[in-house]
Amino acid sequence: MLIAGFLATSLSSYYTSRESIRLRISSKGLPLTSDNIYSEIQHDLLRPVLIAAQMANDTFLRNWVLEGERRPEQIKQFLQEVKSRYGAVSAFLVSENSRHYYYAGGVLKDVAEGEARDKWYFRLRGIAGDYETNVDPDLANRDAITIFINHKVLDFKGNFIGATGIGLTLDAVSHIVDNYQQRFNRRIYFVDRSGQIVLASKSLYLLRGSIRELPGIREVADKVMAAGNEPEAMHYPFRGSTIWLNARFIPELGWYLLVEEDESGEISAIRNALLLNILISTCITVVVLAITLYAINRFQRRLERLANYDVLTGLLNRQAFELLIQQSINTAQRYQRPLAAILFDLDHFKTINDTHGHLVGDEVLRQIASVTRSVLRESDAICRWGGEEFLILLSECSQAQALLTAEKLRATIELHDFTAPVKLVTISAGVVQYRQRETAISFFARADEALYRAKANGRNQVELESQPTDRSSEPPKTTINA
Ligand SMILES: Nc1nc2c(ncn2[C@@H]2O[C@H](COP(=O)(O)OP(=O)(O)OP(=O)(O)O)[C@@H](O)[C@H]2O)c(=O)[nH]1
Repeated sequence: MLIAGFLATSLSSYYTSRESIRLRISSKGLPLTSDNIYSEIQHDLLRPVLIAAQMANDTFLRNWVLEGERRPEQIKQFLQEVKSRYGAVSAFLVSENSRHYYYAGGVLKDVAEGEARDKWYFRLRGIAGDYETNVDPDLANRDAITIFINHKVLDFKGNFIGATGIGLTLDAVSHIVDNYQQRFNRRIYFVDRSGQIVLASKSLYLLRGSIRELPGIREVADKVMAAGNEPEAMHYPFRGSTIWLNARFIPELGWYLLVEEDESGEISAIRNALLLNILISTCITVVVLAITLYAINRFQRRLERLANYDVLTGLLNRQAFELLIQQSINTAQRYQRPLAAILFDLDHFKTINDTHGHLVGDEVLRQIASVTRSVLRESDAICRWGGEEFLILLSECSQAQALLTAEKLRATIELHDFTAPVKLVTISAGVVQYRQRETAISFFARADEALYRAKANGRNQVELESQPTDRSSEPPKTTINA
């Protein structure tokens, strides 16, 4: 019950904590991170968009194109200035009229419709908006992967006359995303409208391709692509854990921002706490059980002692002894082994009580018990049979040996130096040998009869049982003096 109780408490707190962690990640942590990143993006990544817009609306640039692109060093200088003023890796202008591609170094090349590298230009011409963000190798910059902000240039009547903008190295931008990732401690990356991963932090360099094909996230790819400007919460299973994902569309970039958190980090902490709880609970249960068992055993032993032993002398009491007698008789019968008994009684004990009081009488009884123990063998059983009457059972003992033992006991007690004020205590004893097939009652009745004769003959002596008559197997007509 203890273990079940501990387990129920630990498990329920584990599941409650897990739910609250999930709730915190999905409804607070990730949306908050997404909001923060979005506002920082506006500052960090949308700035180039503004620059590109300013370039496209620049009167000098537009007039220069409209006036036939004369004196190319003027546009070269303009693009150089933009580049150095805003820290961009490249600044460019493409004229619709000449198809020249100008950069800070002059004319780089001409754009051509069938050229794969120039697809962006012809795509830009067809889009509804004013600009698009594009990741491509930059010819003007040793083909370094670059994020371009490509902005349409329109004449004063709104006709398309070219494209301008700037490029930022992906490296520089991934640093920005790396910075977000470190600060927010979550996986942050961007995918374009087709689901292609376009930008991820350096630590996520393995994250490549389309989210529609990557294991795990492909299950929610459609949901990601359906996300609007507001953060959309979702999750997917990945390598035995659950990944919580927050996706939102960033219209200024035309990309989706994805913020992810693997719950296993936090869950493993509470799982460890659960294991620790179970361990502590088990230890507590074991200790409590051990203490309880120890207390019960002690109590049981005390009860057994009280039930089997005489409180005053510490000898076996009559109930316990009766069981023992039956076992001894059974053994003696089955193996035909000798068994003897000595029944002894203190002489004139009433006088001791009457003269010195019961407490002195009690002490005498205690000392009698201890002297008797010292005279007998370990294997002999002693019992306080009645008030001042004691019974000894001697296994493997003949009548002659029992007689010697009884005599030795009588003499030892007579010589024993009892504590003052009692000087002398004597005993009378009856000795009997067990007869085959005889009952315990008969056995002790004969011992009682022998004791009676010892008393009758003047006390302080040992009497043997009377010799059997013709009907010797019959018990004498005496009862046990309890
Ligand atoms: N102090 C004490 N006295 C006990 C106890 N049990 C029995 N007695 C007393 O033992 C005495 C036995 O007296 P009797 O049966 O007359 O025997 P006795 O005085 O020894 O005389 P004989 O046996 O004939 O020699 C009684 O006074 C009982 O009260 C006990 O546990 N403590």
